[in-house]
Amino acid sequence: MAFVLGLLLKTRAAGRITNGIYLGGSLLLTSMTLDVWDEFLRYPESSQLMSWLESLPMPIGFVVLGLTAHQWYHETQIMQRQMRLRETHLREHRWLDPLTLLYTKPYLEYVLKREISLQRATGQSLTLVGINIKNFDLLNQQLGCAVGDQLLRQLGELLVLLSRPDDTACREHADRFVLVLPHTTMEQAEIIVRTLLNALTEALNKVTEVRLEASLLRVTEPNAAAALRQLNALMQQSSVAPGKQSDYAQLAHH
Ligand SMILES: Nc1nc2c(ncn2[C@@H]2O[C@H](COP(=O)(O)OP(=O)(O)OP(=O)(O)O)[C@@H](O)[C@H]2O)c(=O)[nH]1
Repeated sequence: MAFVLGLLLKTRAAGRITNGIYLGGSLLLTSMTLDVWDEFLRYPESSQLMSWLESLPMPIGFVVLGLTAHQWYHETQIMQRQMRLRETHLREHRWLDPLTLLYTKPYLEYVLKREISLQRATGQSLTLVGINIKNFDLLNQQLGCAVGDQLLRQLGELLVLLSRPDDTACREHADRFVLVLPHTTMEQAEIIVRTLLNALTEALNKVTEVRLEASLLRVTEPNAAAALRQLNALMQQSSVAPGKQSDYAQLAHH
């Protein structure tokens, strides 16, 4: 039982379900251990405590494990649905970056083209966000490419986790990531990006200290390539004040 618990905890990510398995399993383990001890040790007839300690954790453990299994089932269903969706979109292998498992630039261009057409038809706002790790080259040199890779991978996972269902997260190039935020105004995007940068920096700083910079662009260009060129030009500047312009902004966090 302890071995099974250990294996489960090693393979599962930390979270509510893992805690549930750990708690339920530990309660069962306690009951079983006391039951085995019972065969070798004699408790005083008058002491009810050991008998309670032996029998009570078992039903509670089963209830906790039952509830956890229910949540686990739902989690698996959501993940399977997400995998199916991804698979449908990703039949084209070049659309998926092997390191971060985010979409690549060709897919970004495809999505952006579609969103620009929709924006022109509906008149809704469309915002692009470029996220860059500052001095990533130096980080690679100082800590090694393996740490650099780990950082990119983690950033990719967090971007997927923290984006809204309609957003698209891509690794555009090296340490540059782009988010496509449909029907989102610049003001809304700024709120989203500030929260995102906080969360990303907090998580990534557990690996190593990083400085992230985000550039926001309200898409006004009629084609995807021109919009991406505009975003790239914005990402190369570092002195654009946040919120000073209505069409673009730059936010930094470290
Ligand atoms: N570890 C790792 N490094 C990569 C990968 N792809 C590109 N790089 C490195 O990323 C670095 C990007 O360098 P730059 O574009 O100069 O970025 P930077 O150092 O962050 O510069 P600023 O953005 O101006 O601060 C280069 O050293 C590339 O070798 C990768 O998949 N893994």
